[in-house]
Amino acid sequence: MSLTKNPNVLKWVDEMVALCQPEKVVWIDGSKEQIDALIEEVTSLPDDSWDKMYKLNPEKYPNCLYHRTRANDVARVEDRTFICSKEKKGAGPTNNWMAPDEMKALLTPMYNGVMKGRTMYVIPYSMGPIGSPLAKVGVEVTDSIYVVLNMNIMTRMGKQAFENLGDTSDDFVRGLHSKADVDPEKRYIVQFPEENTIWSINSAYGGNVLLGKKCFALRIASFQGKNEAWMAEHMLILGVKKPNGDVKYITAAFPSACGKTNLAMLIPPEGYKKDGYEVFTVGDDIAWMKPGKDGRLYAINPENGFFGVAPGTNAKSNYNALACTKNGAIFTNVALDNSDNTVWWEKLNENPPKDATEWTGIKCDGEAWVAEGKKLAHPNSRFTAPAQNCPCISPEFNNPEGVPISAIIFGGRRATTAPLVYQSFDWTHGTYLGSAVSSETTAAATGAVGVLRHDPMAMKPFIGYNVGDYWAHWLEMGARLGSKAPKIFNVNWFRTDEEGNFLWPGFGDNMRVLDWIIKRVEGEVDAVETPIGFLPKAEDINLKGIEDEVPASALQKLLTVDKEEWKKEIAEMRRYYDEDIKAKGGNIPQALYDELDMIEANLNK
Ligand SMILES: Nc1nc2c(ncn2[C@@H]2O[C@H](COP(=O)(O)OP(=O)(O)OP(=O)(O)O)[C@@H](O)[C@H]2O)c(=O)[nH]1
Ligand SMILES: O=C([O-])CC(=O)C(=O)O
Ligand SMILES: [Mn+2]
Repeated sequence: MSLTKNPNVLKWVDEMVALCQPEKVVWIDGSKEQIDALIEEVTSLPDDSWDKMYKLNPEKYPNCLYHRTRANDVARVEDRTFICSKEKKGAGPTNNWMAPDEMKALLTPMYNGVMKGRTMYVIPYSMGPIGSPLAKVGVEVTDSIYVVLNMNIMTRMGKQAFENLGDTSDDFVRGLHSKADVDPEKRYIVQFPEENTIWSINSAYGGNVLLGKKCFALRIASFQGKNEAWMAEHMLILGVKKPNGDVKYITAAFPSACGKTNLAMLIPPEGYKKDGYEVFTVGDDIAWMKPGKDGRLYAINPENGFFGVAPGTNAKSNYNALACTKNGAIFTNVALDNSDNTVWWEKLNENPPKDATEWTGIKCDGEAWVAEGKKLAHPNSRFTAPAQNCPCISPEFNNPEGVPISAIIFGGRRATTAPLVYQSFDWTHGTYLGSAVSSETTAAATGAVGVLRHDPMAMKPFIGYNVGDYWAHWLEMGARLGSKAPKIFNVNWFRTDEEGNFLWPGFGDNMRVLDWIIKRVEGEVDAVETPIGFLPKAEDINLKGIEDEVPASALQKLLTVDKEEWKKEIAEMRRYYDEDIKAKGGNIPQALYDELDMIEANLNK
């Protein structure tokens, strides 16, 4: 039975049914009974079914499920992701583009009858708290129970979303997903920004099929934000409660698998805890931000759960993320410990399970497997966990108005050049810093790992329109916010010494950098003006408790701006602007070229 009278929804679902020709249509109301029945169905499938999910040990992982995807379907596929705006210029130089009609002509035959003999699930969901003025509704149709169960964690899913949409509105994002044959040669992740529409086919991996996440909340939403004067960003949101009770909210944009979830759930070092500092998580991946009535920038997390990288997550590196996974979570492409039907991944602990199933499904002696240098879990294996499980979830998590942002941080994975932290001279320079984010690639997308690439605002794979216009939008938002704009910073947790060891301990100790950032926001410390921005005075980075790990010489390296390295960096940025963006159809705002000139002049002084 359909859950809404909204004729726009009904008409679109009818069209999708006519196209995909499912045997059955099930509207997802979000009730516990319905979810439980789907869990029974999907866990009862035979072991050789690719849709199969497994229940984990109910004592150790109550209500948790386990799933494996095909080995060729484990990450986002940027070369098969398209922005189909009417004009090629609309997609700009950072996106693949095809004309909407051409793309539809290509994909329609693939969708035609694709759900014959299958069930189509119609999933209404809200991105953002129900009733929030910043929230938006989406409807995803899919032939995958795995998608339904993940969307149930990642979004506010079910009838409530239709209530929010109302009976007449046409303002919802239409998402069509079919796993089809999961054929990588026919895999397409397609956004039609002008039509609020997403088509995804031949994948069953989260980032490609949970259409509320990257497809809607970043690619489509960034386009909406440009037109509606708000911002959709690949940012975590956290709150730092100071000893006086005041909470400062910060967002941070790092490329995929560069530490957003970890920073969002940071546990302050002992000394900070003793002094009364606390950190609260509002979001770990996506922020929607809009100026509030008081003129400040407010952020909501449009998601309702975390889709986190499993490897590396442990009680020491991220206690809170681990705690999130202990009830009602879904694990994808991690390894199984068959002795007690639990999960394992690299660095969960030092003891790989003897009786293991590695992520592609091979039963093995996990100790021997690891001893041979092989991985038991895929490097991009993930947990899907309800936000409410998080021990440090912010009391403002469901606040429909969002939280006021004091600082915005950019960062990437840089072995050299970029200092631990520095502050931009102003918003325009901060926008330049965002445009200049570059990072060594990770396993979150297919392709080589460890290659330095430009990833402006950590949004390269997610900007749903022309990157030049996106930068212009950033500048416009700054002009609108004026003196109330958040301060902009850049961080780098990943600088290494000559032997390739990280110079900075990272994780909880990143609190020490947040501390400096907050002191700058509050005007409590001055800074060293360098050609690239304001750097901390060494004595203003609190190293109490880590003096051995970070001797003065290491801190000095972390805070070094090497002029020769930076001249190369600036030359590369000019090449990037000129060749990769401007020559390929991106309108770079003059103000950003002016920033380049300014920094270059500073370096040559
Ligand atoms: N050295 C170091 N590694 C870190 C730090 N924070 C996170 N990492 C590592 O970076 C990897 C990814 O971290 P996440 O926090 O999951 O990254 P993310 O940005 O949330 O990733 P997406 O979900 O793909 O957007 C993990 O292997 C972490 O162990 C840090 O401060 N220092
Ligand atoms: O989208 C995904 O698959 C996971 C994610 O957060 C990212 O890659 O940034
Ligand atoms: Mn992400």
